[in-house]
Amino acid sequence: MTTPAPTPFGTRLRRAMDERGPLCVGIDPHASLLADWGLGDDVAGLERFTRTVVDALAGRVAVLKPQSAFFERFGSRGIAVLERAVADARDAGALVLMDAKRGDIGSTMAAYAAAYLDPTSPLFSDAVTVSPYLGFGSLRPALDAARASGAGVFVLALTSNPEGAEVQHAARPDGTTVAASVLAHLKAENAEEAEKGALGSYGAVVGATLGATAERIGAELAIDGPLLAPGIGAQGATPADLPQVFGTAVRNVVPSVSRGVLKHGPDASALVEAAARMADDVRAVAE
Ligand SMILES: O=C(O)c1cc(=O)[nH]c(=O)n1[C@@H]1O[C@H](COP(=O)(O)O)[C@@H](O)[C@H]1O
Repeated sequence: MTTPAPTPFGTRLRRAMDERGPLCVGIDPHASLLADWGLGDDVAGLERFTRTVVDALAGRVAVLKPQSAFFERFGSRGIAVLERAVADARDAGALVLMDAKRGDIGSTMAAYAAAYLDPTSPLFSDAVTVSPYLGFGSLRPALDAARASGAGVFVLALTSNPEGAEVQHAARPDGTTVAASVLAHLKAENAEEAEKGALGSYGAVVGATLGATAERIGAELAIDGPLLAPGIGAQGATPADLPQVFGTAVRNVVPSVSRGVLKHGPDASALVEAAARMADDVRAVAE
């Protein structure tokens, strides 16, 4: 008997966005947030913080995005907390986007793919963030692993930080920008699903903070895949900025907020309310 092909990530994401709204909440246990929540800057504090966020939000939001660095800084015990969070969040129905921003030569990328995109790995996630700045082709092992396991990959294109422009806006010999070429590669990866009318599994990260910059690259945002839009809240963007940045691609945008929601903890109902308010604001502009 042959095993049925897994449902592609893009299809699962579209379903989750329709059912729960498109919001992604980041789990970023900054030392300052642990202190604000009255927790120690230690593994016990990390564990309590993470569990509170997962328990409050994994049954409600479409995507949870743990930022790996905040767990790695506690070594193996921090990674154990991350592993548990991934499993619990998925059990509660959230899609987990592992924010690891990996990028390396292809043969090492294959090991990162084994860590995050192989269903037998303890850190297997629904999707992972990766960096294309060793060349888009270096990501091939991750793209292929995602296709095989029904997972997704979000590739940095136009990041939310001001420093990103010096690399991402650079012009290539043919006159197109580096970011536009990343987006074109993603559109090609999504072509097969797009032909079926489905959302692709290969997403781009495009900061909600970009204002008119993204407007200038408008057409390239039509990658037929999801557009993760971080930068809302602490970095200054608001849901009201999304139509200007994304234009007609706004339907495929997954706005991402970390501190803007997390600062409302540790009270679980305050976290739920903050996420719900943000989701309402997003829905109002995305429809
Ligand atoms: O890939 C990301 O998630 C990401 C890309 C980007 O361009 N900008 C960006 O801020 N992020 C991540 O999104 C989160 C933003 O956190 P807040 O500024 O607290 O909402 C952090 O985990 C960042 O690492």
